[in-house]
Amino acid sequence: MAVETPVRPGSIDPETPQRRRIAAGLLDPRQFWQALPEALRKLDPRTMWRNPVMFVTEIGAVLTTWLAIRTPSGFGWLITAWLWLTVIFANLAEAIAESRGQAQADTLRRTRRQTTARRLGEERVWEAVPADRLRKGDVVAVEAGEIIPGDGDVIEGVASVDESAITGESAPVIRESGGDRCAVTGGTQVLSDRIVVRITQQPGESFLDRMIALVEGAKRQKTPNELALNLLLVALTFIFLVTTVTLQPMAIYSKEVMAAAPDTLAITGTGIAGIVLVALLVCLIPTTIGALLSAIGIAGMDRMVQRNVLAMSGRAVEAAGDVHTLLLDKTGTITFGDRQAHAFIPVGGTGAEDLAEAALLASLADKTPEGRSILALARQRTGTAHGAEVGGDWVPFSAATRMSGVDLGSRSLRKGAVAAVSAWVRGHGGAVPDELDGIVEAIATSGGTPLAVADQTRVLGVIQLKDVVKPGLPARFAEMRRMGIRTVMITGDNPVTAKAIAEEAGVDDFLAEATPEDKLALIKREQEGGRLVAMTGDGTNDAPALAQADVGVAMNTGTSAAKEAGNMVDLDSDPTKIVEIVEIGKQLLITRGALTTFSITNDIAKYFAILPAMFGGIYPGLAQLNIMQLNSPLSAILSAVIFNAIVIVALIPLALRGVRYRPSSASTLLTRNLWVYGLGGVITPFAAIKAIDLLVQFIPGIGS
Ligand SMILES: Nc1ncnc2c1ncn2[C@@H]1O[C@H](COP(=O)(O)OP(=O)(O)OP(=O)(O)O)[C@@H](O)[C@H]1O
Ligand SMILES: [K+]
Ligand SMILES: [Mg+2]
Repeated sequence: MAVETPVRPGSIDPETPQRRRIAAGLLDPRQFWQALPEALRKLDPRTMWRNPVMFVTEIGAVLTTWLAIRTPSGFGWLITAWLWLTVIFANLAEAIAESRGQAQADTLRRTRRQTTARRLGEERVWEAVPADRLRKGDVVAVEAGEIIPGDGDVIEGVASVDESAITGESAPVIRESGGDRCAVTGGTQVLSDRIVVRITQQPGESFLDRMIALVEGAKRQKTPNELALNLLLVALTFIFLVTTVTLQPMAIYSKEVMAAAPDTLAITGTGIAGIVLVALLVCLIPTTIGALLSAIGIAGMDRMVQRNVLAMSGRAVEAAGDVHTLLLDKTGTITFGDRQAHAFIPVGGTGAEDLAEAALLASLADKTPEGRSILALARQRTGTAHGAEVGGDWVPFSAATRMSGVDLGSRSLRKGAVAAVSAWVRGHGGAVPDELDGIVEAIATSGGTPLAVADQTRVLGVIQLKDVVKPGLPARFAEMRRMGIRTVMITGDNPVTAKAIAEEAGVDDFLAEATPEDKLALIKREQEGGRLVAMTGDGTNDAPALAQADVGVAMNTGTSAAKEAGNMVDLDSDPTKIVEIVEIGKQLLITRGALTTFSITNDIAKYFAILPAMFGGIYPGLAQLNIMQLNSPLSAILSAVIFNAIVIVALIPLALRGVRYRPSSASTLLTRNLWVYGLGGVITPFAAIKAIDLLVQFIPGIGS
C-alpha cells in the first residue's frame, strides 16, 4: 500500500485557525449567572474548609446572621448580606474558572462514542467486542473509515489517521508500526489502509478519559507552592484574629468615653458589637488572594488547554514558569522525523548492486521508518522483491547498540550509526577504509544521517538518510534565550550531523551519540543545584528522560511510552510550544505573586483607612488621622466590607486572564509588580472606601 500525499506530523504554524482558542478576554456577565448555582453549592462547609481564609469568612457570616436575628438592625443585616456575598464571590471565581473547561469536556465526551472493536480472540480469530471491554494487551484491527477503539501502539501496518477530534488539527497524520510514530488514540478515525493495534490502556483510563478529567479540573490537587501560600494565609488570618479580639478589652476599658459619645460609635453596652468585630476581621484577613488563589491555578491549566497542551498537574505548569534549561530531542522534535533513505554510496570496491542487496537483507525485518525506507529504496535499486521468507536471525534496532541487521548463513550483515558499525567491524578483526570518513562527513555536514553497512570484517558502504528541520525554530529559540533559558539538543545521531542540525535550528548547545542513559544523566546534571529542566521528546528512548525532567512535554505524534512518562502532552507536536508553555507558567507565578501582594497591602491599608473613623470618638488623637473624613464609624465599616467583597469580583477577570507577561528578567518583573500591585493595594482602598462611603451615608441609620 502507499499513502498518496506525504503528511507531516504535527504543525508548527503558531496561528493555525484550528487552535481551540476560547476568547480569554473579558468576562461575560452570563458566566456569572451560569456559575452561580455551583458557587452556592460550594458554600457547603465540607467544601469550604479547604479554603481556610474563606472558611473563616463563612463562619463570620453565620455569626453575624445569628447576631442580626437576635438584635435586628439595618446595619447588622447589611453587614451580614455583604459577608455572605464575599464568600459567594470567592466561590464564583472558582466556579467560573472551572466552567471554562466544562464546555471543552462536553465536546470531548461526544468524541468518546461507543464503538465496536475487532479483537483478536484466543482462537486467533477476529471477534467483535464493545470498545469499553478492551483491556491492556488486547490486539485489534482497524480499517479505513473506522474509529480506533482505544489507545495503543500500531504493531502492523501504516495508515493515515484523522485526529482532529482530539487535536483540532484537520490534516491527517501518519501512524505506523515500529518507529516513534506508532501511538494511536482511541476516538480518532483511520482514513486509509488497515492497522493492527495493541491496546495499552485499561478501561476508563484512556487518554480521552484523562483529558476530560483534566479540562474539568476534577483531579486538580493543590500544588506545593499553593500549599505553602495557603499556610502563609492561615498564619495571617490567625494574627488578625488575635488583633481583632484584643480590640474588645480596649473598647471596654474606654467605657466612659463610650458613654460620652454613644451614638457616634458602633458600640453596644459591653464593647464593640460582635458584628463590628467580625466585619473588621474579614476586612483584615487576606480574603482577596484567598478567594482567587484556586481560580488562578485552574486558569493556568486552562490556558494550557487553549494552547492544545494537556498538563497532567498544576505542579508541572508552575515548574514551567521557572525552567532554566530546555532539552530537545532531535529526530521527530527538531526535525520532522521521517528520515528517508536517499542514496547508497559503496566503498572499498563494493558494487552498487551488492551494497543495495546487503542493505535490503539487513532491513527485511526492520520495522522502523528508517528501515522501511531503506527497504523501499533497495528494492527499487535491485529490482528484487523478496521478503522476510529469506529467513535468518534478525537483529532488531536498539537505541543502545545503534545498529540492526541479520545473520544469514555465513553472512553477518549490520547497518547503523557509523561509529557503532565501525567498532563492530574492528571487533571482528576487520579494517575501516579511509574513504569512509569523507563520505560520512559530507552527508553529516548537510544535516543528513549516514548509516554504515557492513558484512563482518568489511564495510560495504553508506546509506544516506535525509531529514528536514521544522521551520521557524531559530526565532523561537532566540526568544527562549531572552527569557534566560538555555536550549540543548540531544540526539543518538553522530556529532557532525548533530552539529549541522543544531546550527540550523539555532539551539545553544547539543549532545550527540547519546544513549537513553546519557539523556537521563544530562538531565540529572542540569538539575543539580535545584535548577528546573524541561524536556521535549517523542521516542520510547526519551521516556526515562521525560519522566526525570521537571517539565516533560511529550509530542502527541510520539509513542505511548513517551506520553505516559511526561507530565504534559502537546497535541500539536510542536517543539517550540515550550515557549508558550514557559510563558503560561511564568504568567501563573506572576499573577499569583501580584494578587498576593495586592491582597496583603490592601488589607493593611484598609485597616488604616477605617480605624480612625471607628475609634476617633474614643481616642481623639486618632481623629486627626481621619484624613478620609468618612461619614461615621458605621459607614466606614460598611464601606470597607463592601469594598472587600467587590474587589474580589473586580479581580476575577485578571485572575483568569493572567497578568500580562513580556519576556524580561525575573528581577525586573518582580520590582515592577511590587510597585504596581503593592502601591495599587495601598491606594485603591482609600479611594474606593471613600467613594462607597459617599453613597452608603444616605442609608437611614448608617450616616451621622
Ligand atoms: N533502523 C535502524 N537501523 C540501524 N541504525 C539505525 C536505525 N535507526 C537509527 N539508526 C542509527 O542509530 C542512531 C541512534 O538512533 P536513536 O533513535 O537513538 O537516535 P536518533 O533517532 O538519531 O535521535 P533522537 O535521539 O533525536 O531521536 C541514529 O542516529 C542512526 O544512526
Ligand atoms: K480582606
Ligand atoms: Mg529516535
